[in-house]
Amino acid sequence: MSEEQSIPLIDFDKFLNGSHDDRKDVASAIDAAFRSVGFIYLRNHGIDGDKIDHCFRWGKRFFALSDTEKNLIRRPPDRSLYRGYVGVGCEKVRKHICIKESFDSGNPDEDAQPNLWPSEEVLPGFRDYMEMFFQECSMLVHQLLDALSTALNLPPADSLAQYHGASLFTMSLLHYPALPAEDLRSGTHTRIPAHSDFGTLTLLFQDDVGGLEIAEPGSASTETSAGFEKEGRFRKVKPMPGTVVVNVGYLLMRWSNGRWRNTVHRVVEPPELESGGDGMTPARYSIPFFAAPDPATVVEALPGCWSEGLPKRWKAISAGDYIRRKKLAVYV
Ligand SMILES: O=C(O)CCC(=O)C(=O)O
Ligand SMILES: [Fe+2]
Repeated sequence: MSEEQSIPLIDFDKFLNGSHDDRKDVASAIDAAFRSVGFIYLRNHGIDGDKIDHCFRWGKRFFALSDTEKNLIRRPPDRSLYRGYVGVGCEKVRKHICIKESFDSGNPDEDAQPNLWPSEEVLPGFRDYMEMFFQECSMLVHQLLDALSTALNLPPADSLAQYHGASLFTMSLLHYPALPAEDLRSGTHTRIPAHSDFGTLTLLFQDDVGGLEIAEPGSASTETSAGFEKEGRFRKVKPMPGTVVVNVGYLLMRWSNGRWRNTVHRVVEPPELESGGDGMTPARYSIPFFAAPDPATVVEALPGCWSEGLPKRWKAISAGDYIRRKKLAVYV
């Protein structure tokens, strides 16, 4: 089996359009993949490929704006809002500054956390497109949560989607600028160091540059992000056209009492350049969509994930408090 194939490829069509039994089969396949790898490639996910390509084009146009324009909608330095533009060097993971810039937006229907948009004169149509794409991603998250609820045989009243009203969802346009390959190789610069995501599910659309990797379980003596970075083995998550990568975040791992893996991942030098090139690592664009439960949600082992013989491993935790704490920690 090649490295890439070891990340399961799931066809979602049978969940979206199939019979009751088909839906059960897909739900079990996702359950098994999240238990073993924590990452999947999802195809026939219902989001049109042209729309995804178009969203990447918007990302390129946004990041091509001048710093002055982008800084007009800078994320507030007082940490009052997790929206807007974040420049290169504004985020860190374990003291490593990430060489990336981002534009974050959230639920367009949420008044408490208003989005920050470039003006229509500067980027006409951008806001409408981002709002539309946000809704499509939210819908896919809900369908995936339905699949996971099916896998756990949760009664409809307990289904996971109901805790995901999207107020803590974040869609990020990401741009990793081109830089000398040596800077990445020597470790003086990093795109994103080993980490795991905070929320429940992440949808990850990536361009064809590559560089995303996941840690292999059992390959480090300490199975933390820092431990894997130091001595772990990583597998490439090669871009696969027509698919979106989906992975499990910390809160879903905890909600499932450790059943689903919150796999550590990172973005490094893309494989094509390991043996030379012009010495520059090309720019990379990606669009992660981070889902998290509504702030008031109490995350505690779900029915079916614990029993007398399999006790609850963690205390109940408030989703809002946890996400706030983690977000504060990545600001420089
Ligand atoms: O850009 C990528 O491919 C990964 C991004 C990521 O892991 C993150 O933002 O949490
Ligand atoms: Fe991540």
